[in-house]
This record gives sequence, structure tokens and C-alpha cells, in this order.
Amino acid sequence: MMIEVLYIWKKYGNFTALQDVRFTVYNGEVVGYVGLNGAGKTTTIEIIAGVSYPTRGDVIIDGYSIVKEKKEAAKNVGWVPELPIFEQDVRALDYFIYLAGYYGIDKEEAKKKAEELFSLVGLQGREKDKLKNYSQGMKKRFALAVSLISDPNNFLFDEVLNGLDPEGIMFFRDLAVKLKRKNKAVLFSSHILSEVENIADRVVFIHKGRIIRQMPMREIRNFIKTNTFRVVLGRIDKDVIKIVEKYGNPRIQGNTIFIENFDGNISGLCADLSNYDIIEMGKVKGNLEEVFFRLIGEQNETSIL
Ligand SMILES: Nc1ncnc2c1ncn2[C@@H]1O[C@H](COP(=O)(O)OP(=O)(O)OP(=O)(O)O)[C@@H](O)[C@H]1O
Repeated sequence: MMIEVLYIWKKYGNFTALQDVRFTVYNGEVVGYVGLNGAGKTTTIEIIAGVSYPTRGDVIIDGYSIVKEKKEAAKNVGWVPELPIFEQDVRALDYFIYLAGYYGIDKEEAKKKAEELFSLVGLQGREKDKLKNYSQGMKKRFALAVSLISDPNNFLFDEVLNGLDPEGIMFFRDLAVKLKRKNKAVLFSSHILSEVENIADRVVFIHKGRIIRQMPMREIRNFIKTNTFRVVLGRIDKDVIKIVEKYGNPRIQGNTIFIENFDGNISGLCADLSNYDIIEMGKVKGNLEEVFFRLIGEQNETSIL
């Protein structure tokens, strides 16, 4: 249903890994949790999953406190860790049945569930392999199968696309969409903004343990839409500025003219520049990662003040 992260702090000795982190993931929503390596994503996710305690603050999962009502709260969370470590010398199916026992599911029922879930995550035929022989991607799929045992309402995917092949990436993207349609709340962490672009409805940005911004994906896309036009000329002289000034605010860099706030009249511009040997022209595309660095830049400036 939903995950409410309420002002959590996490300290490791003198080091503060999280400061006053607050955000909500609503049902039917996929939220991207984006920050650089070491920003605090895994720390947050482990606190939500109930495997690590916050120094201060709380997380409410479908109304239950992860600090005070851990059992009820954790039951409603499916978690796929960044690096699932299954070094056990056991067969995947046996371990799955063992873990299902935690949810009060008996052996026969667990076998049925395994059949359904191993196939759903694309591990059919590999049930009898030993977990330690699974590849990293297979371990992620196995962790996913385990997270689906209790059919939770909320999901945490920690850097789940990292290191996956294109088919695996597609699989997790489709899965996020399916979970969303089922009205689940999904938190998807990544250090690459463009990785969550086609999955997330909203992005929460974390930097150095603090939430610096939350933005709907469509706002992020608007943010990067630039109205700058670029023309590369064979030669450039000082008169050219006067010509292009009619079309916006020009800035010259080598043989390239960037025209900001371009008025859109391309044929007029071409005609006016016909003596200048146009080599290339086109709209300047905004880069998604730039948004992230712009936000971090703003953050660094305010922390200096
Ligand atoms: N057990 C620990 N003891 C001390 N410091 C820790 C511990 N776990 C994490 N940290 C520190 O807390 C900070 C946040 O780490 P975290 O793993 O949450 O980052 P992250 O955003 O998930 O990064 P990545 O993208 O690299 O996984 C880092 O500076 C890390 O070194």
C-alpha cells in the first residue's frame, strides 16, 4: 500500500550516513531513488526492509512501524538487495522451501509456490542448481522470487539493474510496471538517473545522506527540454552575430553558434546564413544526468552559504 519514511537518521560512529530523510512511496507508484555511490540509498533501503535500525525516526509500512511493529511491517515488504549473497551449498528449491517456512508455508504449498515463482522470474529448469553457482543476475531473480512469497504490497529494488544483461533489465522494467498496475508501491534505487527514466513516476534525489529534491518524471523531462539551437559553420566572422541575433540569443564557441531561446524559424536562418557554409545544425538535446548534477550543484552552493 505505501511506504512512509519519516525523518530517519543513521549514524555509524561519528559519521552521519542519513540526515532527516523523509519521503513517501504511494501505492500504484514507482519511485526512483537516485544518488551517487555512497549517498545513502542502501542504508535507507535496509532500514525500510527492517534489517537495519535507524538511529532516529521511523518507517511506516501499510500503517505498521518498522521500529515498533517490525514483524507486521516487514511482512509487507519485498526486498531485492543490491548484491544478494547466497553462498549456501544448497539447491535453490530447497532454500526457497526453507525460507517459505518463515511465512508459515508448509512444504507442499511451498513447492507449488516455487513452481509458479521460479517460472515467473525466469528460473525454471534451474531449481536444482546450487545457489552458490547462480550468476549475479540469477541471484537477483532468486531474491525476487523469495520477495514474492508473501505477496507483499511494497517492493524495494536496490540497484537491481546494475550488472544485468539487456534481457534482465527489460525483465525488471516490465515487472515494475506490472507491480504498479497491481497497485503496489515500488522503490527503485539507482546511481544513474537515465536508468530509472522509463520506470519511475517520480524521483527522490539523495545526496550525502540528505534528500535534496523530489520531482515527478514529467517535470524532470521538462527541466531538460532546452530551446537552444546549434549551427556549425564553415567560417565565422563578426557580422554573423548580427544575423543570428534575429533568431535568439547567440553565443559563439569556435565554429559553432549556440542560439538560446531560438524562435524556431529554421528556413529563415538557413537563407540568412547561405554565405557561411552551414556544416551542421539542429536542436540541442538536454541530458538527463545534467539535471542530477545541476541539483547537486545547487545543493553544494547552498551548503557553502
Ligand atoms: N556499516 C557501516 N559502517 C560505516 N559506514 C557505513 C556502513 N554502511 C554504510 N556506510 C557508509 O554510509 C554511506 C552510505 O552508504 P550506502 O551504502 O547507503 O550508499 P549508497 O547510496 O547505497 O551507495 P552505492 O550506490 O555505492 O551502493 C557511505 O559513506 C558508506 O561508506
